[in-house]
Amino acid sequence: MAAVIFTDYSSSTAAAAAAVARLLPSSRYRFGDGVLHSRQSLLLHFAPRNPIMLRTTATSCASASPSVVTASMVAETSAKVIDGKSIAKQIRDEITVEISRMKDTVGVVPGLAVILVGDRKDSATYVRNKKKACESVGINSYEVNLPEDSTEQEVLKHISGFNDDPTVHGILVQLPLPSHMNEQNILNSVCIEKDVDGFHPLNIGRLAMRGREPLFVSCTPKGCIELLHRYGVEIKGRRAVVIGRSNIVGTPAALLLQREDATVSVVHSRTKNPEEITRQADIIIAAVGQANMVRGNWIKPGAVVIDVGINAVEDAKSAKGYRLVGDVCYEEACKIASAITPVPGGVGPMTIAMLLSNTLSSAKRIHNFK
Ligand SMILES: Nc1nc2c(c(=O)[nH]1)N[C@@H](CN(C=O)c1ccc(C(=O)N[C@@H](CCC(=O)O)C(=O)O)cc1)CN2
Repeated sequence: MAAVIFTDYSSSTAAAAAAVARLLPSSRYRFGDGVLHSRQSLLLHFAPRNPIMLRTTATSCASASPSVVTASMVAETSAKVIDGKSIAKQIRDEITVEISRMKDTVGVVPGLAVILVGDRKDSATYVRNKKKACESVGINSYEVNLPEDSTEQEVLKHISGFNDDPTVHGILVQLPLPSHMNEQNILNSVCIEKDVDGFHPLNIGRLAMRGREPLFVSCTPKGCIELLHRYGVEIKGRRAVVIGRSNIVGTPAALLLQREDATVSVVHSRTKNPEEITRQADIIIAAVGQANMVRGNWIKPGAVVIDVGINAVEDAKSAKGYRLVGDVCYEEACKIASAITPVPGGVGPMTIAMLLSNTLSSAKRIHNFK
């Protein structure tokens, strides 16, 4: 049987996997930590247990699986939309000003090197968007495109060249890598001073330790926290639940929330009653890569919901035949939450804005520019 892998580390992976899933109705899913689940077992595992409730068929999430919502959930309140696209634009404008100040003062232009291996369309799109974003703010970008059957040694050779290149202040290897490559070896070889993706174990380790500072924090979780800050969401003392425990989104998001003095729980594929735990949260970050998994009745009224998922679901009405949805059933959640990120246009654009921000910080640190 074909296996479709849903990792919760990467929205692009999830989107691509979901697109494949459309073609493979009897597929199996891998949830976050690499454990395979059938579609049915996932739905059972996450099905609401206490249906005192009204049935609704009025949402697009309902077509994914039958839903039950409480009466309070259908109140006609509507959450504030956390507009990641416009915040990302503001951030790019701020970065543009800083880059021109740096260039005028010390003559340094930040440089970002991106390595893309293979021919995944989604990865190629993200790399293209990163390059465009660099151009828009005045960062020099350097790109290496390697064929799918390249060796790990070839990737390592390019990383080593960029590590030694003084015009390069940030290096990233677009994920996911082809399966024959050892991701750990490759991410470990980026020097931590240029690790603008924040994926190096030393940067993640420092993030986990009190009294230590990572040089970089990975872009998607950093973007989630930035959205909370810019929308004035108080984090200190609040209960937060992160759904998903990947190395590059769930785990760093939980660590960042904890650093901001939230009380944090992590819900994952082996969590019993995930909806009960999630319902206690004032802040939810959903990063599992499972379309519409978080239903309205998982959410405490007034909670703030940050949806990291980008999943393709079949949509005959769309010219492409699919549309993008998050890990949260937006139509239900927006009636219960006080604020929510949309998909698309929420966390996604923040990922690239944070990459630009990390690249600028790196250049400033290397050149001791305040
Ligand atoms: N080396 C890395 N690889 C990957 C990362 C990463 O941060 N570093 N993250 C993802 C992919 N990604 C950036 O690389 C990324 C994903 C999504 C978006 C985005 O803006 N999404 C849009 C929708 C896009 C669409 O229409 O398809 C949105 O949510 O509005 C930006 C960057 C995995 N790999």
